[in-house]
Amino acid sequence: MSIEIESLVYRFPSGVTALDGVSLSIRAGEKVAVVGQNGAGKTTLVRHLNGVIKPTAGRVVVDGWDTADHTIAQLATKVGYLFQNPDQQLFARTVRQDVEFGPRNLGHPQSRRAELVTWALEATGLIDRADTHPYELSLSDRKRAALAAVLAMDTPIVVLDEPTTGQDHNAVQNIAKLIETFHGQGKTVVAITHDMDFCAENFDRVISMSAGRVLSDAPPDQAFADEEAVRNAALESPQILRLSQALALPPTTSVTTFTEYLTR
Ligand SMILES: Nc1ncnc2c1ncn2[C@@H]1O[C@H](COP(=O)(O)OP(=O)(O)OP(=O)(O)O)[C@@H](O)[C@H]1O
Repeated sequence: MSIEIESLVYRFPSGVTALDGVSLSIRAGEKVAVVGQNGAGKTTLVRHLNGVIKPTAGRVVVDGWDTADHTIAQLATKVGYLFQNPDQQLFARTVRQDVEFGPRNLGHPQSRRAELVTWALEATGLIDRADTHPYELSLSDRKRAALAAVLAMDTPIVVLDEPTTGQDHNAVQNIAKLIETFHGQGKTVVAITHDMDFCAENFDRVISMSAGRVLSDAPPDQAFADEEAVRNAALESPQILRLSQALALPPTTSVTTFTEYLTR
């Protein structure tokens, strides 16, 4: 499912202009990372995708639906959204109930619901905590419970706001695997991340933002090769790129390509 964002402007009631003319086209099945310093407008941008925020000016069109003309409930059939803060997302008395909420609301039949809930809990490593109250979980486990709730919705578009924050190495690897699974299923993935290694290794396209605008939009190799854009967005280059540069190898953000260069 594709996403079209046309000249998007968003101004908060306080008068802050968080988005100042963003135009983007995201094709079905793309894996897109949105990066940039704090306050660049990343969250405000992706919140338009599930209709939580409506444009002040311009248009956001998700699979042919102008979000201004559709409710959050309608858009939830197409877009699953992981909040940056899991406590804004979890509200039920058990993890299982939280994970079941989405597929129930989307009207999936009981058998399909059970299948989705079990899959999501297993995929996030929370199957043994299914009957726990979310607030008895650590923050990182609550983040994974919120992710499980998004997975169980089985939407064609998945939006993740900082999915790896507070997660240990294994959990980050697990999220990377999930993104690959989504990709294999033809889903579109849009993720905000501050982790440039995670960004370089798991996404096809990097959209870098600053002050409510898109600074650059390119595959990771190109995005990080643009030193001015990296500096303007206050980003740090991925370690693998810095290592390839330090070893005077052709610059790359891909571990696989880096290894090929080393063994040549
Ligand atoms: N509820 C709000 N009311 C007023 N201004 C807001 C509100 N939320 C965000 N802003 C402002 O809008 C701008 C963009 O914020 P946004 O949260 O979209 O940035 P971000 O790139 O996601 O930052 P971060 O990486 O810190 O999450 C910032 O100037 C921010 O202070």
